[in-house]
Amino acid sequence: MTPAVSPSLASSAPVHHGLAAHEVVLLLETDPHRGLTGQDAAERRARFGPNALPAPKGAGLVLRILRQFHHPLVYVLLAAGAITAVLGEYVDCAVIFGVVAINAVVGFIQESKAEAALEGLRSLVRTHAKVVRDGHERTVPSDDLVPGDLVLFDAGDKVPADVRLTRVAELRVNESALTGESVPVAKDEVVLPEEIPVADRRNMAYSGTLVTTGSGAGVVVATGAETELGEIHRLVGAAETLATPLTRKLAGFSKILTVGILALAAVTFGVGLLRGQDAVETFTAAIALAVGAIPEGLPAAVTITLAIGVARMARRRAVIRRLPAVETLGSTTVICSDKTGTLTENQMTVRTVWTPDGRFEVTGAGYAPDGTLHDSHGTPPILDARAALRWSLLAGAACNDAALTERDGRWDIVGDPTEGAMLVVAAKAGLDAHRVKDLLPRLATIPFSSERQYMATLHHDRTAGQVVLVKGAVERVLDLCGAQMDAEGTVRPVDRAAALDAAGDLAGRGLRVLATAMRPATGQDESDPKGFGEETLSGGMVLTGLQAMIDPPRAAATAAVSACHTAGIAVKMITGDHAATATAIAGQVGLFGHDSQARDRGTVLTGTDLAALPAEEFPEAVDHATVFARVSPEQKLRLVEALQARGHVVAMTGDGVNDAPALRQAGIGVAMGESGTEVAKDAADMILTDDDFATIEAAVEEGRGVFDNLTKFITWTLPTNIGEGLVILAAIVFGAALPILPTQILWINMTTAVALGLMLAFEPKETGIMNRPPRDPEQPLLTRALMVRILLVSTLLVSGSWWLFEWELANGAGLAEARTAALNLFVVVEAFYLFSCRSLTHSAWRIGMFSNRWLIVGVTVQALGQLAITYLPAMNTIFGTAPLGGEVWLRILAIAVAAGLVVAVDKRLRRGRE
Ligand SMILES: Nc1ncnc2c1ncn2[C@@H]1O[C@H](COP(=O)(O)OP(=O)(O)OP(=O)(O)O)[C@@H](O)[C@H]1O
Repeated sequence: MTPAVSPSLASSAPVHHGLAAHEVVLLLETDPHRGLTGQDAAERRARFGPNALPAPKGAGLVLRILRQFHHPLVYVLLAAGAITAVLGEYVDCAVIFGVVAINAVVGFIQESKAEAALEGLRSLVRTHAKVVRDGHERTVPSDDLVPGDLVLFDAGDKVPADVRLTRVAELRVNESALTGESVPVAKDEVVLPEEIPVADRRNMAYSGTLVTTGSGAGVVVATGAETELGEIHRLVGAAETLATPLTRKLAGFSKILTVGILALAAVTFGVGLLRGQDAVETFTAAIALAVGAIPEGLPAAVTITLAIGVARMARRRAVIRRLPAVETLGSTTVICSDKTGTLTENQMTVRTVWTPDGRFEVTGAGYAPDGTLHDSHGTPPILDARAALRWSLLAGAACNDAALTERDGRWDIVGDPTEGAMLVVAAKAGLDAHRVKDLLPRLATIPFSSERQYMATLHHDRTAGQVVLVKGAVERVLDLCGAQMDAEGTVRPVDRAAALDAAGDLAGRGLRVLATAMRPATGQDESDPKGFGEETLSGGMVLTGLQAMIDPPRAAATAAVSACHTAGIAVKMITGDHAATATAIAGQVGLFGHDSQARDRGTVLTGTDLAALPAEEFPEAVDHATVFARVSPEQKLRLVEALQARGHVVAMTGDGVNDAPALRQAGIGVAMGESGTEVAKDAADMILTDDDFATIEAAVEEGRGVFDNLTKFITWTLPTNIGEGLVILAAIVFGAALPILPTQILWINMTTAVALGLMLAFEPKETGIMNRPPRDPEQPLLTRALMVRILLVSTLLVSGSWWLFEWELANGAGLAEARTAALNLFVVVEAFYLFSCRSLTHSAWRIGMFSNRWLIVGVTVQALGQLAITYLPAMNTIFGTAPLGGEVWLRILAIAVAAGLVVAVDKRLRRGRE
């Protein structure tokens, strides 16, 4: 029977750090060894809810709707509406208020959609936690944790809930998410006074903090909103904004523009009055000028275009964590990529085992232990007569934390693929994991780390008493070795040169080479496993062999690298692996381009080379190199900084704890969704859910597309605004009749922005988007050529509508009819120009007229709207329009076609010049 959970569980209990570990276990009714039962966990989950922070509520519905009215333009409109009401112009008043209401509704829907799209992304990056339930260790989504769960964590993990620690091993936690202090804090299990502040509670690990070193276990005491992080969340109400540098810049720009235009409208009003024009009419005209000239759709369009870009990237398996990354991606000039797992499959298979007295080839593929070892004569070795080989295989399999699994005949590994490959080769020689464990029970471990580049273990051995086994990077292991072993097990002085030669030869074929070594324990230092440390190894190890494994390049990597090169983006490999292996793989995926000589011109630098470079030569050398081998994570930060000093926009991949600073420094920090640590993901701007290099290239492509679409929208919308403003300005200044009425201007602005302009956000990427150089981040959105085009179209709009208005009047049309013609001309020219804006450089025909079906939908809706405003009597009354005859439409179309041709010629001429 499940015990009833005591009420104390429900309270967020700050007392837990004041209790001994066993008291916490009792209080939370859990089992310190077997954890909760599955049933217990399910019941608690039902009772306490998921271990997740409540979604940021953001502003309430009413507030969010009200916010839509918080815009200088809307204030102007509301004031105008009020004044027209006072003056008894009820129709105008109703139109103005109607437009404001529709605008608010559209804005609200768009904003909600963009927010929902971003919210959806968050669920794509779910974190997992290691938990013990029913006596078994398993991985569950962090959301499923409940108070009383026994959780485990290692370096690189994010602490999944508030945990009272029960066991720690050199545990250090970065609590900056909670305390702002970025120096990692050491943790232990001692009981602490009850009134101690959070920052000093050494026996607690808090949700959202990051494990930087060591490991720990403990009992979950609070989940979700009850955690310390939840508390902070509640206080700050941390809601992510949709703002990016670009949206902020544009918002600033439209504010200045608004003020300027309002001033111009005021002056216009003054001029009209001085000329003795009717005050009410002049006033509404001035309002129309303001409404027409202010590009009110701009901020919303930017946000929506960005949100659509983010969704497109997610579909291509790149999850954006920070919105500004979308902009930065488009201007990336260098991608620094890991080798293992990003450019390669991370599917290791040992192909060759070299020992000081012979070399053995290995058959078989993948992780299935089906295959054999054989010497150069094709004879399988007898292990008992091959001491060095036997000890090399034993070191590979016993100094190893991975495990082989088999399900329905399919073999796979749990853990590090390098270690998996070494398990497989040992199994192929008859040393399967169970046998190895039996032969050599492990007593102590020095874990692998990227800085140390090796792993060492101490084992009990029936014959030798105790043995030390080591595996790791060849140079590092050789540094530990004073001797080497031959077939008979005889130990002689190590022939370093021969081993390095063999390793160089294997690495030159693109194989990843690890060395293995052993040493019988001498009895003095290892008798107490607690004393087993790095210092006990140096100099005394015996080299037993080298194991060389293939890790095939990813299928899509070569094409992606070449696409980056065409796009003017340099790709650099940064790896912990050997220079020869790195260079061979770099060659296979085409990092050196077509330049086979590149290698010889110093484009490969090792960590040692980097350390030896004088500071003033560093940035140039880094900029020039393509491969960085045997690089430590700390050096990655220097590499990013050097490239940035050379003016590059850098995208950098990383998956380990120590990669976090470099990821943060890079313009785009890229973490690996499958293999990355939580720490790396936390520091990243973008997460690749498939770890594949090709995904970065895809994201860059999408980033460029987003920028294109923004530019297209702006290029499309500004002529309308300028045109409308100018028409009114000219009418008032020249004292002429208004060719388009204020309410009609409102109609044009509100309907075309939504039905036509926004459809550009759905534009597919243009072909050839990756054939141009990266965008300079300093470059303004609008080039000079585009400004000229905007002015050109504005002029065409003003002169065309004005001419048509006058022509209709001169040929017997009434005022309402002439205005309707001018109004329709405006919209039809805009619709034609919309198709032109689908590509800023090429003709719309070339990119396929119907490739954006949203555009067709939008144009159809707009066309129906135009028919309604022209022919429905009710609309005629409201907007002061009148039905048009067929020949007027012909004139409108003719002018629109002519305008379209002018723009096409402008494009053609510019293309020719460029
Ligand atoms: N599990 C391991 N045990 C012992 N040594 C290892 C292990 N994994 C890797 N090594 C050695 O340490 C070196 C550095 O490994 P690290 O994991 O830092 O980089 P990497 O995986 O080779 O490259 P990348 O940075 O491209 O992912 C490897 O070249 C290898 O020689």
